[in-house]
Amino acid sequence: MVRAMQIDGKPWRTIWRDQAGGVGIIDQTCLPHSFETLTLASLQDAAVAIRTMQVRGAPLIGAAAAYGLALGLDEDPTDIGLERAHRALAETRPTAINLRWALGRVVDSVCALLPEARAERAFAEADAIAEEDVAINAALGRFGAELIKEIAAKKPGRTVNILTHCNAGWLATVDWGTATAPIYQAFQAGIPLHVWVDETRPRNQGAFLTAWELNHAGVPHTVIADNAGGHLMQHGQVDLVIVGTDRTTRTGDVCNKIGTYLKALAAHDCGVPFYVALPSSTIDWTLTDGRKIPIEERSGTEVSHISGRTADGRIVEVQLTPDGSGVANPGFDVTPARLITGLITERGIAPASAEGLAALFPERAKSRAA
Ligand SMILES: CSC[C@H]1O[C@H](OP(=O)(O)O)[C@H](O)[C@@H]1O
Repeated sequence: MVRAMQIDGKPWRTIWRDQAGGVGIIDQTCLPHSFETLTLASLQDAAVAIRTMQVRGAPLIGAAAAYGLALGLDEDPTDIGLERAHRALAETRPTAINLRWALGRVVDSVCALLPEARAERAFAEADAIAEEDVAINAALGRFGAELIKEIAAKKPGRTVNILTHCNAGWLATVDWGTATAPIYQAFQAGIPLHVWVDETRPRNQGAFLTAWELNHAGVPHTVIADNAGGHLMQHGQVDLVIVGTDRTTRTGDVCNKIGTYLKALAAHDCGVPFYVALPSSTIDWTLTDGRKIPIEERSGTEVSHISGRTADGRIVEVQLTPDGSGVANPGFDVTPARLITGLITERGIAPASAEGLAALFPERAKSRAA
């Protein structure tokens, strides 16, 4: 299987253990105009990286938090140290359930151990979480690629047009991505496809990250304003929408980047299939109502300002809005299950319903009843 994440022909992941005992990451706040990596050497480094979105995307946030807890135990393996590290990381971002899921897995793996054994075990658990993410995303990619192939079969010789919102690419995971895994695998299988990339205001994960990824993967794509998607759907230029998610309830309500709900409404109105790609670690089995998912409110400067590259290559930030204007910046919204055609998971494609998810994950549905 060809890995999705290649940069100039060299395989990459978004997070890795380095030789000096630190944790390497791609600093996503520098993309697309500069590719920078850095080393997380402490709990504080990891917490800052998550909070400032140097690493972002639900699965990658989970992996980074797991490694951050291991770094914290390296500093202080006592029960107090474990509690402090857990709290510092849990407080970084409220919406993606993978953060809490990964922290819980690492805590469960070390809490009964003697303090001196905890850091090594925590790093091993973080490694396992990262490796599992790669395999899970490759698996959901195979199921999603079949979907794209079915659509292609109905359009012999013509291109399949896929719209995606935000970045649910390999930059949002350890490898492959979630929404992009089916795209990469269908593309590598020779399916003629093209991706409409929502810019995804205000952090522009689509314009800055998804476009950068697809460029490096050689996938044909077009960056569009967020508000263009509905028009393209009305004019038959979108065959399929695939997005990611930060938290999905056991009943199939999907919390994802702000603007996802509006895309789902347009797709529903235009009869365009709307799929959500997710690893099961993004399912919150304790929730049945998406309206209960905490929505992160980020800094208003993300709306009032934007950064970019000048003609002479400098990266500058400029103010967009007038002095004195208020701004609001909810980071996510919730798409109700009724607007979702299906959920692409590592075990197959399920209807967006409690029954659909329970059929694929019976052991989770039973044990995590709210
Ligand atoms: C595969 S999860 C990707 C998910 O995470 C993004 O949020 P953020 O960039 O704020 O971490 C966005 O909601 C993506 O769909």
